[in-house]
Amino acid sequence: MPATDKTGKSGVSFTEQEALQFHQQGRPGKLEISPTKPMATQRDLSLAYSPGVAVPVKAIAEDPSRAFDYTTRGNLVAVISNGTAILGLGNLGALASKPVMEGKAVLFKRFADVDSIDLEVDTQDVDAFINSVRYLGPSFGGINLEDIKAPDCFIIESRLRELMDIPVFHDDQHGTAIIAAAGMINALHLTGRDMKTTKVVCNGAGAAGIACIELVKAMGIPHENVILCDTKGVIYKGREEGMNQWKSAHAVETSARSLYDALKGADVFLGVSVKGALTEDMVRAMAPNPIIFAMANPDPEITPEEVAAIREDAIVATGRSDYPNQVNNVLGFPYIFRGALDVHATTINDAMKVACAQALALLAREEVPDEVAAAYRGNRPKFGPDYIIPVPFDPRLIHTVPPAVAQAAMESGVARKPIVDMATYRNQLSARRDPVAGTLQRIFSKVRQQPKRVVFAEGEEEPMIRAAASYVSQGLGQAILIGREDEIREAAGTAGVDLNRPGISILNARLSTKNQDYAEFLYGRLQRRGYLFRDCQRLVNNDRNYWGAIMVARGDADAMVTGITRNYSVVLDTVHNCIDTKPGHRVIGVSLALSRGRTVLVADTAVIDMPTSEELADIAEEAAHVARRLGYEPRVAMLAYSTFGHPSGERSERVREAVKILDRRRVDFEYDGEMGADIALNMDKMAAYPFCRLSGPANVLVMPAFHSASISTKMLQELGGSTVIGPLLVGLDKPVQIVPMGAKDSDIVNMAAIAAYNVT
Ligand SMILES: NC(=O)C1=CN([C@@H]2O[C@H](COP(=O)(O)OP(=O)(O)OC[C@H]3O[C@@H](n4cnc5c(N)ncnc54)[C@H](OP(=O)(O)O)[C@@H]3O)[C@@H](O)[C@H]2O)C=CC1
Ligand SMILES: CC(=O)C(=O)O
Ligand SMILES: [Mg+2]
Repeated sequence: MPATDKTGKSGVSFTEQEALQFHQQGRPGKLEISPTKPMATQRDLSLAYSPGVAVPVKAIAEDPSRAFDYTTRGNLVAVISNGTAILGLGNLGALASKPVMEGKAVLFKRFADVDSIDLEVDTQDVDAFINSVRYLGPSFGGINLEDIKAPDCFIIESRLRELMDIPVFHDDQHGTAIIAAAGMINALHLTGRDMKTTKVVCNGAGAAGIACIELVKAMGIPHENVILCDTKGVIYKGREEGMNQWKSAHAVETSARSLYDALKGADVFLGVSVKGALTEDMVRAMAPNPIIFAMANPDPEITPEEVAAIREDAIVATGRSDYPNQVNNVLGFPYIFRGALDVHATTINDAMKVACAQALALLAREEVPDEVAAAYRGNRPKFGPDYIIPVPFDPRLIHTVPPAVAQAAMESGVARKPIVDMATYRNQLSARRDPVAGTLQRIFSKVRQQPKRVVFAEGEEEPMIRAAASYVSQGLGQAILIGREDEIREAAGTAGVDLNRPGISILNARLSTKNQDYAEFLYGRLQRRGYLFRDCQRLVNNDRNYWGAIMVARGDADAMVTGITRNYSVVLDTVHNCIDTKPGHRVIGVSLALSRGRTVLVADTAVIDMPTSEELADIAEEAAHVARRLGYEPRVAMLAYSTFGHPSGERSERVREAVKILDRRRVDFEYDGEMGADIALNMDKMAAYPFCRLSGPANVLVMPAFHSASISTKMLQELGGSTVIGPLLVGLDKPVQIVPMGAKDSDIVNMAAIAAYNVT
């Protein structure tokens, strides 16, 4: 099933119900606040609150710059709106803007590790708004104004910039202008145009429109070559209706009065207005190889499909993530603030904006890594008409854009804390990336290239139904829900999932014509293990995990995901009754623990209770293989309570022996041990053992026994705040993944994709 159509639109889709559920499920909304210091003991309380807190209070009173050391200020940005121009939806008020502002706040965190909180200010009075924000400076390192209508936004931003000594940045103005400028630099380059002769028409003379044309003029496009339009048409010299000082500054002498007139022979269309504002006739009227940036959200002025139907020579960009060339301020604001915060900038000035636009434009011309291919619907993008701007999931953005912004801040004299060592800064930035997304993106991308049929065995359960729908809508393949059709449809109705879409099927084992065949298959495997034929018939008819596993074993499906209603070990026994171990492999569980920029694989977290030395060596090989499948070069630590012989003991002896076995097997990956987890993960501690053969901190931890593996990963998750994915079941001849009981639909989709990808 193709995941993209000819315009490159991804197969990702969702219903309104799904969008509401996404926001509602679990804790309503998209973010929460969690403490960074322990709050467990009386001492913690004394330090965090009274009396200990008085010490940093006095230090900050003496030297305000210490607030960056002792409080969240240095990494905290407020996203502030009054909801007067929510995306392209109009003035829907402060409260309705909250989902967008929460969204911006989480994007700050996700892409640039900037902590952020949304503040919705319920006033449309400019002075009242300014007064609400101006006194908040001590709380934040920066203010990101969002979705405030023009011309109020111009007054608000410029007053707050005067009143506050931290960066105040209206994202819809400058964020949009920066990204549009970056895309335009590249689109002009690709079409061989010169700034001096390029004719631009901008539709929308609000926050985004005015800022976009100011920046393109600053880049070298002559004033008279730019025509600005609004709801009244062309803004020409002498027009009086619907004008303000910001529009007047861009009025030109022209006989054009409508957008259509203005676009005759134009090279570039910048749309920051509303859905559908650009018609097919207008596109036809543009110059050869036109550049069309239809940036209105959530729906563009014209869709890429509509343009493609009229002419093939256009470069088209939209503000959306489901088309190629996403010109959206998400590419800018997280990284601009990252750079600004890291140098304690007093403001975000033009030099920093231009540096950001140039860094983005240049990055798009470089070869892209796997993660970008993953985010780009599986096709590796190459600089050209369908790839003029990096994608938001590009992992290089975090170490490319903030250094450029920080450097510009230092050179233009607004950095209060210059960066001394840029190379180290870049490395620190890379470590801020969220590794979960990268790993999953890669897996999702590979699956999208070869979509798979996945059995969602517990088909009557709501999370499974939601996961199946999401699996299909993400272009990962077909989903087969096992269960009674009436029950599934009723549960789907309650869950708000539309099952009448291609790619989802329902299969009731009792009604299937394969019933007899599957029972015979199972009987063939279990007859010498105490099972009668009728036992097998009953299992096939009644146990959906048997049915699903046999489907996979028999090639009627490619993979299976299950587990939300049964214990792991019970399901594993079922699966193993139907599917063999892959020749040359061993069935084990590998968990991925992801924490603070680091991914570590832990094994065996699911199967072998107390492994022998031989089995530990097998586990190491299996886990190293999985690490490679997931894109990591394995460095395996064989863990124990002792390190290289001290303290000695029988249990560590088993691990030492496993290392010798790996020596004898001449495996092709780095390994060493036995060692403690602290030595394995901390290079400073590892330095005490200069003979250790690991070239860096371990990324595969082989635990001495199942109990230590299981206990440590669960503790990491509950106490350490790590994300733990898995255990991934590896070593089976056919891929099956078992989720923990009670898993959420998003976890199930991840495991379904991992099953489809087949890590063995
Ligand atoms: N892709 C991206 O990153 C971004 C996209 N945008 C999108 O840009 C659009 C505008 O946002 P913003 O500038 O903040 O909003 P504003 O409210 O500040 O400005 C809207 C402007 O659009 C004009 N307009 C509305 N309808 C039409 C129409 N049919 N034809 C011509 N002009 C029209 C208005 O004209 P008038 O002055 O006559 O009322 C006004 O000038 C939104 O759709 C928003 O989603 C915004 C920021 C970032
Ligand atoms: C992307 C954005 O900020 C907007 O559409 O308003
Ligand atoms: Mg906006």
